[in-house]
Amino acid sequence: MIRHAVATLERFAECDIPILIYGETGTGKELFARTAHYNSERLKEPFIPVNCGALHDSLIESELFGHCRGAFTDAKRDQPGLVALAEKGTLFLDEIDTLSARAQVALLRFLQDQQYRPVGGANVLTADVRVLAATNANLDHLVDQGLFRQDLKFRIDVAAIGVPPLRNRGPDRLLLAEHFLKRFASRYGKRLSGFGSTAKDELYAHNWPGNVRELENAVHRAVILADKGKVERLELGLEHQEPARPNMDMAINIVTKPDFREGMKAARACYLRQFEREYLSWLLRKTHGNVSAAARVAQTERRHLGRVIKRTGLSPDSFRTG
Ligand SMILES: Nc1ncnc2c1ncn2[C@@H]1O[C@H](COP(=O)(O)OP(=O)(O)OP(=O)(O)O)[C@@H](O)[C@H]1O
Repeated sequence: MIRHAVATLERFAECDIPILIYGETGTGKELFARTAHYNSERLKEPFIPVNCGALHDSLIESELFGHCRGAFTDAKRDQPGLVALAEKGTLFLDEIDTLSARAQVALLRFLQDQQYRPVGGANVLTADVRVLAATNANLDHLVDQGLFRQDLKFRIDVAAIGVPPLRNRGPDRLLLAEHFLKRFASRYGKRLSGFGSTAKDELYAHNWPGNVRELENAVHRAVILADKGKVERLELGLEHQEPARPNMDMAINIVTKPDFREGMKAARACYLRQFEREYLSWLLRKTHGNVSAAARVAQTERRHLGRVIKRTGLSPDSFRTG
C-alpha cells in the first residue's frame, strides 16, 4: 500500500498539479509533500509549509497574501505573505480541513486565477505557486455537512494520495524503527545493535494511533533509556501510551448498582470523562500540543480548553514535536 502511494506520488510530483494528501495524523503527509516538491521542477525554489490549524482567522488573509503599511494598527511596514514567499515554489497547506469559512473563500479566490491583493493594497498581484494540501479528515463528509466548500475541494483535489496508517504497513514498522534507532543512537553516541525479540513483538502488536511520529518518539525515548546491546520492549514504553478505552467492566458494575438511575448517571459521567480524555489527546496530537491552535480547532476559548485539559491531567508539552 505504501509502495503504491509512493509510486503514485512520483507520477503526480513531476506534473505541476495540486495534490491532496490524506491520512491519519503522523503518517508522513508533510514528508510526502516535501518529496513531491523535491521531485518537481520547482525543487530549487522555496517549499513553504503552512499549518492551517494554527492560522488566526482574523489574520489569515494577511498571513497568506501579506499586507501593506498602514493596513491595520500594527502594520508598520509592507509585509509579504506566505504566497509571495513561495513564489515559483510550493505552498503546502497542512490540515486544510481546519480553515474557517472565511479563509476558504480567500484561498478559493486565489486558486481560481493565482491572483491576490495584499491586505490594504491597491494592486492585484500574480503568484506562480504550486499548492499541495493535506488533511486527516474526510473532506467529502465535511462537504456534506456544509463545513468545507465543494468548489475548494475540487480545486485542491486534482490528484489525491492516501498515506496508510502505520499499523497497516507490515514490515515497514521494523524498518522505520531501525532507521530511527540508528539516527538517535548516533546522536547520543550509544552502541545499540537493534531490537530484541520482545521489542519486535511490541512493534508489530501496537496499534500506533500516532503513526510514524509516535514510533519516532518511542524509539527516541528507548535510545535514551537503553545503555547498550539490544533495545527491549520495556524501553519502548508503549503500554503506557495506549489511548484510554471505555472500560466496559467498570461501566457495567456502575449500571448494575441497585439504584438504576444513579447507576446510569455514574456510567454517563464515566463515559464522558473517557471521551473527554480521548478527544483531548486527539486534539493535542493534531495541534502538536499547541493549546491555542487546539482551541481554534475545537472552536472554543483557549482559557476554557486549558482548564479542561488541566482537569484531565493531560500535559500539552508531551504532545510537542521537534
Ligand atoms: N518514511 C519516513 N521516514 C522517516 N521519517 C518519517 C517517515 N514518515 C514520517 N516520518 C516522520 O514522522 C513524523 C511525522 O511526519 P509528518 O509530519 O510528515 O506527518 P503528518 O502526516 O504530516 O502529520 P500531521 O497530520 O500530524 O501534520 C516526522 O518527524 C517525519 O519526519
